Amino acid sequence: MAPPDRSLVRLLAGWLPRQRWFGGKDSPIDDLSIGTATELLPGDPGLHHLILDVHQNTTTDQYQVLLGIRSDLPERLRAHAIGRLAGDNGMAGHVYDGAHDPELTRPLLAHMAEQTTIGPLRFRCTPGAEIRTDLDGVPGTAEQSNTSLVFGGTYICKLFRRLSPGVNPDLEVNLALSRVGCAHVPAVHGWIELEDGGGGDPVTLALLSEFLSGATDGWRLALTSVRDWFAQTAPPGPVGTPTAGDAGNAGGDFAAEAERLGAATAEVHRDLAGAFGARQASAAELGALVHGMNEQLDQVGGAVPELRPHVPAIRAAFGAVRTAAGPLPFQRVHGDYHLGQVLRTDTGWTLLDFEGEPARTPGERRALAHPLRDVAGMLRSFEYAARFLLAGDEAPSPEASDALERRAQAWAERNRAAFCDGYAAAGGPDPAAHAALVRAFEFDKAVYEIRYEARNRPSWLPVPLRSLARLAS
Ligand SMILES: Nc1ncnc2c1ncn2[C@@H]1O[C@H](COP(=O)(O)OP(=O)(O)O)[C@@H](O)[C@H]1O
Ligand SMILES: O=P(O)(O)O[C@H]1O[C@H](CO)[C@@H](O[C@H]2O[C@H](CO)[C@@H](O)[C@H](O)[C@H]2O)[C@H](O)[C@H]1O
Repeated sequence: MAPPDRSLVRLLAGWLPRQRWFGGKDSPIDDLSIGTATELLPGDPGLHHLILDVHQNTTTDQYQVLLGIRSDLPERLRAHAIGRLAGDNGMAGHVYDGAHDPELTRPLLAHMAEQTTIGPLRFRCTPGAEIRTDLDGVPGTAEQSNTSLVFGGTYICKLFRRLSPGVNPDLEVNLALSRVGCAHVPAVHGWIELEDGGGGDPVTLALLSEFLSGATDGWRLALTSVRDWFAQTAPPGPVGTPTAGDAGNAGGDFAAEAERLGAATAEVHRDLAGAFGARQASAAELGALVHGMNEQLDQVGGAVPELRPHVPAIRAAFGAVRTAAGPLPFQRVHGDYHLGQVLRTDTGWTLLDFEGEPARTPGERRALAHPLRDVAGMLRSFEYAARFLLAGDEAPSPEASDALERRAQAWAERNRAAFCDGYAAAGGPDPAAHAALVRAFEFDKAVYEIRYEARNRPSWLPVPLRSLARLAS
């Protein structure tokens, strides 16, 4: 049964902009329609899978929603309410974000295990995998752009919220890396896809992977270390040596971990080159790369006035790419590499989320790129972690802030250097030998982040903006 369109559309249009994963907060929704509606579970509670076409300015984006419907909404689900339907089309009750209702998530596993097809939705199981069907999924607590459901500490199912055409690179790359025996990615168990009515590739809707229980993501670990570092007085010693200040600290010095992360990154780059190939970039490709960087700079500069004073320095830095990147081979890379994309398990670092930057086109996400782009992404992330506590709710008084800014800088520099050392020692191109290139990629990433924060988390915008002055110096 199709959900009642008109009243539901009104409710969704009010609810959508308030969601963390909605990537269009920088402009109003001009129009919203339901592209596909598929009933996955009849009854009370019921579950409908919706794909929404959201029109903003000149673009149309597709978002995925699992719509729960109940006659009574229990207290635990009230925070996820979308609204109440009066009963047209024979459907009445409370509608809410069904991803937060464990009773509704269990059928997703059963469908993947059985490789069901329901309407345009195809549920798939990785060849050889046996998916358990007795687990309920609850959303994870990590800071993220999509919604991931954790099933009993066994699986994690990422529901892609803003959809991109074709096979999602996260699925494509994880399957390819598993095939070449890469030690730094979780196993893929299954996925959900939307058949493409137009004869093209199916659209990936969700990815079911092994859940790495007991692991902590790099962002959380780094923030703990920064907090400890802000609380200490002694300067840090060389990488790997304990400092007077970190004795007894829970987070302690992060530099040895940063170095190991650099090494894991180089190993994954080697495996990506093995799985997808690597080759010299042509002059035309280098030109297109620089053109794309300048284009993004113009767009973001147009939308965010605080960026404009830095535009000449950034444009000058981009000029280095054409000459400096030429001699180095291009290959598939992670594409949106930062501390939230890496998990520290008992045995080492695992890399997640090979989706690329959410704001990029599918072609850009799949394009061969320079591996030092990922290095620059992670270097930016060390800056983010160091400065996050200075910009958010925990921001210190202006008097304390100067001293902490210097400490933040020292933390970032130490961990950036350790990461680069680990990367080069494990066989990656030495970032220190390609400083102009890395700086250009860091600028590009900072510009991307300014747009990302403006669209997704406007209160975080000061974090990348503040680092522009430092990068420009
Ligand atoms: N296989 C996994 N095991 C354990 N936790 C995971 C796993 N995959 C993702 N996570 C957690 O979910 C978070 C978000 O995952 P990610 O794939 O980066 O989603 P998004 O693209 O929405 O940001 C990660 O930072 C990590 O904390
Ligand atoms: O959702 P994704 O993980 O694919 O990536 C997007 O969201 C990230 C934030 O969740 C964003 O990363 C930025 O914030 C991080 C801290 O939350 C920081 O570690 C990164 O360095 C910074 O870029 C990422 O840019 C965006 O694509």
